[in-house]
Amino acid sequence: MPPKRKASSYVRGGAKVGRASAASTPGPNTPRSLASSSDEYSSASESEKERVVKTVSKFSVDSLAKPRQHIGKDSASYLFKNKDFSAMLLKPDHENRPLWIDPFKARIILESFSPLAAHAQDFLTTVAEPQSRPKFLHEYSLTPHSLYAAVSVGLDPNDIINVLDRLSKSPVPEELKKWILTCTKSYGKVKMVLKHNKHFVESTDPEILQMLLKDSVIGPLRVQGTTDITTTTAPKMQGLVIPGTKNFAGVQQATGLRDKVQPKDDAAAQDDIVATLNEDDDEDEEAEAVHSFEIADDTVEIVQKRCLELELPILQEYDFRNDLVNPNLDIDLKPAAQIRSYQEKSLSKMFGNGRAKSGMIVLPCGAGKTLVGITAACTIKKGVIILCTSSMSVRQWRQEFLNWSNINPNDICVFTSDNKETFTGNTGVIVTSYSMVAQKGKRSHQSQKTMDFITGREWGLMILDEVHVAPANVFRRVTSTIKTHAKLGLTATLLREDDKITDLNFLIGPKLYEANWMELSEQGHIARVQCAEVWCPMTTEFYSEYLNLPSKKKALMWTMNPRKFQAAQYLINYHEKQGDKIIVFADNIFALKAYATKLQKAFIYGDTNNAERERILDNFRHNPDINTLFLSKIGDTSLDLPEATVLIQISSHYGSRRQEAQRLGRILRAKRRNEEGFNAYFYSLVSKDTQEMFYSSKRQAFLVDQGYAFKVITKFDYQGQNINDLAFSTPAERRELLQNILLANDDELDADDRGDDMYHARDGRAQANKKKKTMARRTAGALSELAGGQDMAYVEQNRSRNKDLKKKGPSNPFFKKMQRETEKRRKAMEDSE
Ligand SMILES: Nc1ncnc2c1ncn2[C@@H]1O[C@H](COP(=O)(O)OP(=O)(O)OP(=O)(O)O)[C@@H](O)[C@H]1O
Repeated sequence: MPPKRKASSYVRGGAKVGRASAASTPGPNTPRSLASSSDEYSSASESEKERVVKTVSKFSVDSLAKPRQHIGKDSASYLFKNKDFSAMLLKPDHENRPLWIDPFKARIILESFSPLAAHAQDFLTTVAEPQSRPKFLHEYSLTPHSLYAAVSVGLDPNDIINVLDRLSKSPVPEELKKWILTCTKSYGKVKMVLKHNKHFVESTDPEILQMLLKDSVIGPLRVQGTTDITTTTAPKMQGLVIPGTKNFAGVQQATGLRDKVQPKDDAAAQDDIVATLNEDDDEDEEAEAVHSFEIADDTVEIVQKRCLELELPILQEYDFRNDLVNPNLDIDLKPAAQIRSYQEKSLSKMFGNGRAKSGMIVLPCGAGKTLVGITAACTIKKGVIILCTSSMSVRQWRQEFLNWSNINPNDICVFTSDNKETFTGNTGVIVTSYSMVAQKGKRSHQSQKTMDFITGREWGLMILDEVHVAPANVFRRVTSTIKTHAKLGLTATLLREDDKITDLNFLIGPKLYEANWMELSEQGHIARVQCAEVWCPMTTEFYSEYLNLPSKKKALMWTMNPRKFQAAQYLINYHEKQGDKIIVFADNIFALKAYATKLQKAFIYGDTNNAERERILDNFRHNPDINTLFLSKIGDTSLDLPEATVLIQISSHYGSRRQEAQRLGRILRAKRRNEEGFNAYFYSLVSKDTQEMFYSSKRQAFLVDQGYAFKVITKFDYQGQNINDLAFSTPAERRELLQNILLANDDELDADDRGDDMYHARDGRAQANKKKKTMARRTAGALSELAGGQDMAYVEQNRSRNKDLKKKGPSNPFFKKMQRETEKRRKAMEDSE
């Protein structure tokens, strides 16, 4: 049991009801027989269907404009603004269909309690952006990006519309259909394939290739003396076996729908809908003709850019089985390695047609992205380069390759500031960091030699770990200097506080797969976590100084607040007694050292040398006397410490949602996660009435969208603990602490910028300052809930920062144009109202 608290707490985010207002709730009638109901709809007379379509088209232009007073005012009304959905025509069997579609915003709400939810979720994660996925209602958005990603994994736009229509409670509005078709018209039509070490522009539509050849920029780039257009058959998916999978004969269809187990109840009844979802199976078996022409290696980027201007974004594919020029790497997964279903599914999107598609795979922290990368390497079996964010994770990646695969240790080397190795065989794996590769200016002799080695050869696969971190110019430098056939970006949090994330779609490739955090937690792949925000009042002397200090020292005041210190000390003592292993995060080095030294605990920050880091981590893992570890932000990502079960955050990087999620990730991999009733704990300590509270609610937005509930503990109850036994319990001690802080010189007050985590932009603060109105609304809840005794109630929510960022729009001109078209469509609809 975690410490008991008095009944003064709130919940932010949560499990009961999503941020989308509950349009329907699970009731005893759900589900009704689907066979009869879906038949009912499909056997409706033509005139009936026409009437439905007519009414829906009318609905989409006319009836939505009704003023709000028609709806009546309840707590959810404000969400609908002036739109009245009460005239929405529902299909006769709507109760058994899981989707609500908002035709204006292309927003989709999934009833996740529906027996069809698993199928629908697979489909939706392929075609739409997940926005918020708490327990019962999930919200997705169809966007030009998501449709681009869907088409790139092989989905046909008409199939997208058909499946949406099947799953939707009301017929899909004609306007939305048109928009999907317009958006996808040009996606996935042209591919860049590196075959037999030559670059080909490829398409199944010969007219598109003719058009490109006539283009004044691309035409002259065709390699002279080669055939204008060569026609071959598309590669078949049969025969490709992804290692680590059970009887994984070939690759599943891109929708990923067919591998779902039928729900026990109503299985027969759902056949109809599920059959429709899978009905294009047979078509896939037929070999399609593909047409291509060759271009020179050094013109690849020009062609890519020009195609984008022509609104034909190019997809990159690597036909690795026909790459006879690059030597094969002797690598396979060890027999004991079994990849999990969601890992397999993500890889099936990458290798969907027997080639390797470039793109990004998004899995929660601790869900095993490393093994996904290793399995991709074992599938392609060519030279691999891996880029990580820190030298610590470089070492971890190498170790994981050795743990999971049978690679010869001589074939895998690392390139860091301490180690500049190259492999001696004709191919291998090299693990390095973004900063090593992207470094500008003069290098040491050895470093230059290794860089020449890297840039002087062709790599089969480039794995970009924590792909969200590096700014676009770093990626550009990396991807332009290193020649690679396929790129795989891995991340848990495809978000940034600036809007640069959209650039990755073109620098790496589209998002191929995104898993659901809560689902993986329910399946025991990642730990169940109880999250709490603990409010610590400021002592009078600290608060009066806080009000008068410049902002740099203000942050130190809220971090060093003696009441926060005591709360941290109490939680550490409590959880150590429970046998937990605790990580305490502090961005601020002054605070990190002060806390750790006072409490006599180990700490690691940027200046801790590698040998000492390893020694401390090793002790934390294996020594029963070392149960608490203080970490600066260098531990935010990649650190694999499955022993850790509790996380306490005492200082953080302003409003960064990404950091909050990455930190939570450190305890999601808890070894004990499958123990009966096991919970990991994430405490974020916040000084009351300071700016830190504002940042804290911003930070949680991403996790709230993933379905996590944050209990807000407004009054801390030091159960069974004499407060006088805690640090800084006397006014004299507190005054001394205050003096030390005031005397600290400015250099000591910075966050850990000397760490080797490469992303230091203070964008979180900048963004947070701009948007002041996104504070969370809070409602009282019960304290005992943190113990898991009661269900957590969704009584409070946070406006998502994801949405705020979306409003800023994409930076890529192609998507900008798509966005403009979307806006035009919306405006036209509004005008016609
Ligand atoms: N298929 C699997 N079978 C058994 N263990 C696995 C499997 N996949 C991953 N793991 C284990 O899960 C843990 C987390 O994996 P990993 O470090 O790759 O996570 P991650 O997704 O990269 O997390 P982060 O984003 O936090 O870096 C590791 O201990 C790894 O060995």
